Amino acid sequence: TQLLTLLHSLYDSLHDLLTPFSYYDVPEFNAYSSNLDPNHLYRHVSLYLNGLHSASSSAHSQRLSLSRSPSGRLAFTLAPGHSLPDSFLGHRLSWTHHVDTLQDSLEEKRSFTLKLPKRHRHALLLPYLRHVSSSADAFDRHSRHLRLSTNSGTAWVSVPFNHPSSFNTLALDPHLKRRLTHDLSAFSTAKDYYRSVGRAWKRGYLLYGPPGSGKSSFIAAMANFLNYDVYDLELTKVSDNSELRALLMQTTNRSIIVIEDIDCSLHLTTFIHRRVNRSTNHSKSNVNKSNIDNDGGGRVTLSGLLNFTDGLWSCCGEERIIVFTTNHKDYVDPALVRPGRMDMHVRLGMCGAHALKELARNYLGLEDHPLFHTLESCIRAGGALTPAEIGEMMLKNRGDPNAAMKEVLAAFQGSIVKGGGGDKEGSYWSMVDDAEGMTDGSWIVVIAGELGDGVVPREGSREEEEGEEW
Ligand SMILES: Nc1ncnc2c1ncn2[C@@H]1O[C@H](COP(=O)(O)OP(=O)(O)OP(=O)(O)O)[C@@H](O)[C@H]1O
Repeated sequence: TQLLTLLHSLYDSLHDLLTPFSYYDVPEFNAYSSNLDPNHLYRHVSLYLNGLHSASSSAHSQRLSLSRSPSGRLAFTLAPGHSLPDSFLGHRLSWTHHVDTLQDSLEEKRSFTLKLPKRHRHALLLPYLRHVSSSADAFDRHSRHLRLSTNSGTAWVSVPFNHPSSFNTLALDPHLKRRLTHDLSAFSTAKDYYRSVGRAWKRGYLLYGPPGSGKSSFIAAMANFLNYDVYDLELTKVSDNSELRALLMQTTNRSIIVIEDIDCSLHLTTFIHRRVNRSTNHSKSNVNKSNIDNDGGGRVTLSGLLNFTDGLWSCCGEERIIVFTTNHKDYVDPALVRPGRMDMHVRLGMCGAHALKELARNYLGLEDHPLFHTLESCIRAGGALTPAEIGEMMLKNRGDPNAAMKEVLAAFQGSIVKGGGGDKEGSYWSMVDDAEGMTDGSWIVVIAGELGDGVVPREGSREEEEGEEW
């Protein structure tokens, strides 16, 4: 055996001397980890090759595996034992995919092997791997299959996210849409900016408005616009702050973390008592009585949540959007929504004329209708219906647009007789400094649409300052 080993090593040295190539293996799991930690480079190579094949018809390989995701997208994978050529800085390289079955096991060991010219390996390797990772990142950004996760114990359970809502289907004033999509795009490309000012790369949105005003649809539109996964965090199922931390640490970058009905999810006993005592006129209070009576012991606390949104733990991932929703902004502790935590305050109100026209266009294919004028007068007179209510009527009558419009009109008239939906602000939208006492310059965006012919920041507002931020 000694002679055999010697012959083997002689053969290897001779082969190494004669071959003009160097080979680098990229295993699926980190070689030196006992816990089978995923090797991020493997994922990058996999995405890169997928992107390479999709982008270039000249990137021929002998054989590819094809798969289709639940959302209908095709993915290419290099079939085991096959290679895909590439070029970088004028040099020819190639990747080969290996899949070995482990002895006495059903498990497979996967890896990619990179072949590059030996003489240039030092100059090529690191720049090429950087190029692979950044291309994979870009490919992932626009082609990833989104997932929706919810917490179950200390783990997340996820399903493919196929919500069809988008900023095209959402009935919002066009100017407001532009403002919001600009904000989101600016955020998603601001990695270097956040780093340069020493801030965690995250952005907070507070969405508030009555049930059916489109908060969930808005979140889905954001996820589809940015191609971010959604983590729907059910705070009432989290037993304490350390469980919250464990969950948040498992969330991936490029994601939206949603906490719905934030006012009902936290045990902010003192605060809620104060509010409830003050607002006896809130007959439709959304506050969960058990939260009020409970002393909050052993549960997620406000400081536990703040530690994640703003404290040291806020940096445990990057490119995150945190969204809180509530039906009653008044019940949310100001500490939770101060700037830096919740950067944008978006009010989704009752349906205004702009939103109504968009709904009629989307649901009924109507560009104009004789009843629009009367409907606008109804809205001005205090008629208040949510987009959800109107959408439902239009959906039901989609075969007969006239009947749909008549039903919507009757419902608006009925809501006036009943004294409106109690959301008079919903008949217009504007972007102003928060008029409800937040003099710190955070934005309140009020939507619905009657006056929606432009964004008119109040004098002294921070429209320009915020614009400068990017
Ligand atoms: N602005 C809108 N444009 C288009 N459709 C809308 C809009 N707002 C609501 N809808 C429709 O109304 C329905 C309910 O909306 P959604 O669930 O987003 O409201 P919500 O504010 O999240 O309600 P809740 O507070 O009860 O969760 C959805 O089917 C959605 O398609």
